[in-house]
Amino acid sequence: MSKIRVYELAQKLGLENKDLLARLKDAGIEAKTHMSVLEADAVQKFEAGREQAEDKPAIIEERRISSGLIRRRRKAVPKPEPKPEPVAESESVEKAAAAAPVPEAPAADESSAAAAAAEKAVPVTPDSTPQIDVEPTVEEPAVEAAPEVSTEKEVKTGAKVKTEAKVGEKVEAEVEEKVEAESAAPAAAEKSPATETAPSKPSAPAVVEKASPNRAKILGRVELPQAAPPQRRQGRPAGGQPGRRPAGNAPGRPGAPARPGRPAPGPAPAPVGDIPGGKETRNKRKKKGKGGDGPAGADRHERRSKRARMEVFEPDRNDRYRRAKRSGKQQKKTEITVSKAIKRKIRISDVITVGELAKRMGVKANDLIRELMSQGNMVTINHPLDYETAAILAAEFNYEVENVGFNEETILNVDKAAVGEDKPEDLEPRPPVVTIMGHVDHGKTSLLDAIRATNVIAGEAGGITQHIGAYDVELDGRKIAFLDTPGHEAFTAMRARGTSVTDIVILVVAADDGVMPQTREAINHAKAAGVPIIVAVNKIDKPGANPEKVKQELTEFELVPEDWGGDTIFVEVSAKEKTNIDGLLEMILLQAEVLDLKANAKKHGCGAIVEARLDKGRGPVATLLVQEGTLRIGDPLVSGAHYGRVRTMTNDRGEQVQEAGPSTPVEVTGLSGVPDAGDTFNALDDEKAAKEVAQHRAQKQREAELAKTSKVSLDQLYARLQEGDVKELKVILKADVQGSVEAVRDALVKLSNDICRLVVIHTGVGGIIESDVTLATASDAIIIGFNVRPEPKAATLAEHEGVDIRLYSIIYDAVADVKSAMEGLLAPTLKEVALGRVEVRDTFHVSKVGTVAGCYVLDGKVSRNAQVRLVRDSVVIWEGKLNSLKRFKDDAREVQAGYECGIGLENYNDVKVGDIIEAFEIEETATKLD
Ligand SMILES: Nc1nc2c(ncn2[C@@H]2O[C@H](COP(=O)(O)OP(=O)(O)OP(=O)(O)O)[C@@H](O)[C@H]2O)c(=O)[nH]1
Repeated sequence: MSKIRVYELAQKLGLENKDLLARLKDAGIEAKTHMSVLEADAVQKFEAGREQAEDKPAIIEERRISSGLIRRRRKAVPKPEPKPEPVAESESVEKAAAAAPVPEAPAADESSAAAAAAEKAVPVTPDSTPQIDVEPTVEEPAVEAAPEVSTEKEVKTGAKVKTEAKVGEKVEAEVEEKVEAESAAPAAAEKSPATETAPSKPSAPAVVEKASPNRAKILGRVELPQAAPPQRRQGRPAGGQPGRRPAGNAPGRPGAPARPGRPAPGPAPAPVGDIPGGKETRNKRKKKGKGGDGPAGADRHERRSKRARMEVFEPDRNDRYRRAKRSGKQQKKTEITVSKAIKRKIRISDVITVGELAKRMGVKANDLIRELMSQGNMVTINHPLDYETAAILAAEFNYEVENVGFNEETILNVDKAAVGEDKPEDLEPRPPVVTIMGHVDHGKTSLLDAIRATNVIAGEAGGITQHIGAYDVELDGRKIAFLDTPGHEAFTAMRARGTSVTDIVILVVAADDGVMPQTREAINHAKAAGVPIIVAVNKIDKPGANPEKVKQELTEFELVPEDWGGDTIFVEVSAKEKTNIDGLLEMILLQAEVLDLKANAKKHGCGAIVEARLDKGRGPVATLLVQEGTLRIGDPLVSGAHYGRVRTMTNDRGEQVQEAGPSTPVEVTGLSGVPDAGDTFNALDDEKAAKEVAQHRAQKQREAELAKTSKVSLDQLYARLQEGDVKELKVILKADVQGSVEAVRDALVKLSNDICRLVVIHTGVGGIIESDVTLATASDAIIIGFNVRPEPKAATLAEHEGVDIRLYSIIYDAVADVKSAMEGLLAPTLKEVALGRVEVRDTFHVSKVGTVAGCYVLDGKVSRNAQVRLVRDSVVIWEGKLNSLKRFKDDAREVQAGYECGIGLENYNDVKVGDIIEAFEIEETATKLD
């Protein structure tokens, strides 16, 4: 044979060029196009191979690609010859079927049968065994070989082998499908009648037809999850699907494959169409979807079936689908759902802007602006709304506004309502805190030193004492904290800031001097604070000491010694000689026991600033007295408008300490600024909160300075009486002489009535001093000066603190004013407006004119028409008008501060160097009671 072109050969064989090319390729003969030339050898080889191929069945090479996929390729195998003695074989099969766990022969049987019938049957090999590849050349049994493989597999794994056979269908070149079938039991497979089933060849389809109605349900129900996807993808024709059956089904039908002459019905030739998820089912659904239910129902149905399919085949995607669906639903829900009541409550801190309010309510800012405009407010989006406006506006939109403001107490954890009282089991006894008061030179400092020296020598030999403003002393293991701020001024200054630090007051009275004015003041200050007093009668070592006289004098102030039937402890001591210091300490501890002082050391430290200063090297340094809780290094701290962390802590002996419990004074660094003595301090959880509180306080301070209100003033007395704010009018009375004090006090006390009691908490002779003002501040008192003036510092402080100072020269005026105020009938107030103060530095006598004072204007100004008051040692000497005001030799209308001037007083010549001339004007204002 000579060479031949492909198309010629195709014509010769009656094939299409394309087909021939494919076959040539399969046969391993190279031919690219229909014009390619084929060698004679190649043609012969091809034709020979073709003849052979027509006679022998194709063998399928199967390769498992993945757990669910088997790739199957057709391979030419020699035609198997029918086995002899089919009957004997059948019997064996019958036996095997009974014995095997999976009694039915695999699809191989059917395949063989089909192969025989169609001469192109597929002897199905089980599972993924590549061994099949070597079989084609074996003459006898490709089919036998297959069961052998099955057997091997069964033995090795003991598992079911998945396989699939196609009955009556020409296998395509490459097929991918997932199948599941049971492997044949070894014996059954070996003796499978597959090879001898030629006679029953035609029965294979019949078996399929018969089996399908009965088994479809079972198959479908059980095998759906595994079998469905490939079916769907492949779209295998119904009836072409070889039997598949659940493994568990086999034992239920023993002997099924035993019938000779028929292919084992075991692996049920499932009617694929009946398997849920199969093509037919899908078609049905499609049909339904398209026609039956109408668009809505169809859609719903389609969605449901799609979802069902996804549940089976794509669980992950299904999750996504569900999630997407759910989130979609939620979004929709948000749109239509009305917010819960709690969400309709907007919490604001005093003020909120229009924009912020709109955002919180979820409405457009424009809507709010429109609403406000309709109410007559022209605002912008950044316009701040106060609580009331915000509340009214929000109500229009069905929202509530709650003013949460800034609650300092909550942040500081001192809000008893929120935190609750300390548990009794947490309360432990704490040392008493003591302050020493008394008249000048009666020995306060000496007594403190004596106490300290005794203590240092006793306990801390060699210790370097530090002045930190407060210190501990110890007696028999019991501690006492002393505040090293002798005098009632500091004591009251602290109290004025709302800090009650002192538990016990030691009143020092010199035995040789007795009760003096400041002794009285100290008593009044201590009593006003409600602090118990222990009297230390000092200087008993002095020859002229008369302790009994001191006791006698103090009875006037209701301080009666115990041995005289009273309840005041008197201790006779000598600070200089250090006599009976321990006796005094003992009495302090005794008094402390009576007071039953307790504190909870388990919480954050809090207390008061005893003193504070700015140290060049260390920054702000503050001496704190811890009153409750425990203060530790590193604790965030806030005091007044300052905050920080406790960087270092030092005790009064100069030792670094890590923590300080109740009634312990320590010197602390780490604050951002210098707090005021008497300020409280609080340790917190975090520094940010401390900063917030400090900033808030600073803000409040600024506001307070802007809107200063007096504590109690006569002008407002009646209104406040009506409101029930005031039940008691406290008065501090200062006068030029003791007689005036008594007279005015008696007159005032008589004004007490049912509505308001008038209490004179302190009286004194002399000008109004700072301590009077601090006492008035601390006690909400007014100050009445009779023929006296406030010292400049006191006046400034009074103005700063809003303390009402009333100055009178006639008792009747003082009494009438207070009475009118109490009755709400205060006459128009003649308000004195101070212009300035002038100091007399020299005096000249000018004939016919009188005495002219050479003066210096200290502050403000003095004007020619002003009224003046001559003050000597804070006592008013004269009041009247100016006769002359000169700058050098010229008359002046007014002279400002910092300049010298000559002043002549009208009809008054007794001017002395050092006198102060106060210039003022009288302004008449109507009394306001509201
Ligand atoms: N003999 C005697 N003198 C004492 C005693 N205590 C104090 N002194 C003296 O009294 C004077 C005043 O004592 P201070 O301790 O300065 O009195 P003070 O009350 O602190 O005085 P001020 O700080 O000015 O208020 C000093 O000279 C002390 O030496 C004492 O017990 N006996």
